[in-house]
Amino acid sequence: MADIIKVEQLTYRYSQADQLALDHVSFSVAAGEWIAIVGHNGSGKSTLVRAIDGLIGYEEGSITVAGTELSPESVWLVREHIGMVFQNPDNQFVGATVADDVAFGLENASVPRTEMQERVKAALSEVDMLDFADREPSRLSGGQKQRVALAGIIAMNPSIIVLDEATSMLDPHGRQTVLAVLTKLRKAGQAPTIISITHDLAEAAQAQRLLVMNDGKLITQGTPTTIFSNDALLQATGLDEPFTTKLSRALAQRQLASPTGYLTDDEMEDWLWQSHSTM
Ligand SMILES: Nc1ncnc2c1ncn2[C@@H]1O[C@H](COP(=O)(O)OP(=O)(O)OP(=O)(O)O)[C@@H](O)[C@H]1O
Repeated sequence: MADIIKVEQLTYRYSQADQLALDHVSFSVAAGEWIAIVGHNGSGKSTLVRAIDGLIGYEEGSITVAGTELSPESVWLVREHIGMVFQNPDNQFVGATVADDVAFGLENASVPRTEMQERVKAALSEVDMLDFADREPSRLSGGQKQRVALAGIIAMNPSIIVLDEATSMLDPHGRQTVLAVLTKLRKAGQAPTIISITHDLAEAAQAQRLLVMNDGKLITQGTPTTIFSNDALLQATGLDEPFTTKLSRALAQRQLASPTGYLTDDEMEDWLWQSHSTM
């Protein structure tokens, strides 16, 4: 599939910082792909996605989004392709009601009223929040707020959705509901490209490919299975091990049969059931 994002030798230093926040970062993302960016605090993940959305003016390297090279002149064109969801659900609301909030971007784009109402309705039902259309956003739970933020983006129909730690302030249930929306979107016909920055390894494991950042450098990339099976890499980059990897290790230490390679939570559950039933 064609690349929707191409980043080449991207290098950025915040003013007065000694170290580079991004150090010659290069990678591509195929249209419709789901990638997750992982790495310890301060490794450059947020700076990278801010650069792709034209929020910081880098001096070295290039970023091409949907065939357009990012520049001060093209930044608005590039942003039309990208919808960003940020960490704090409370900082993202502008409307008095959920429906007003979802309509905000469409209003700015001067979408006709009837079409706007249809798109708001469709986006809210996509995130399972249609029953909350007339509610005040401030009264919603964290997970519901992030789903409304996602609806605002879905209504604009961008080709790329970026989640910058969008689930990190949510409880496990809220996180699950947001991830379920993303999974549902991907199953629908026109799957958007998803880039998620996350510290949650179970969430990262849902991506097709992980980019691992360390001190401003993209040090490696690969499938979740490859990355999470690489103990030396996890240790060197300060990444936590996924729960299933820890469990496999604990089983092996007790001389019990343990699965080889990384398993998702569901795969581990199946493996445990199968092993248990044959014991
Ligand atoms: N506004 C800023 N001014 C100066 N330095 C900054 C600024 N924002 C980030 N940095 C520095 O740039 C580097 C990369 O930060 P960035 O926020 O991109 O990392 P991150 O991987 O997203 O971290 P986290 O997981 O904590 O969000 C860090 O050294 C950070 O201290």
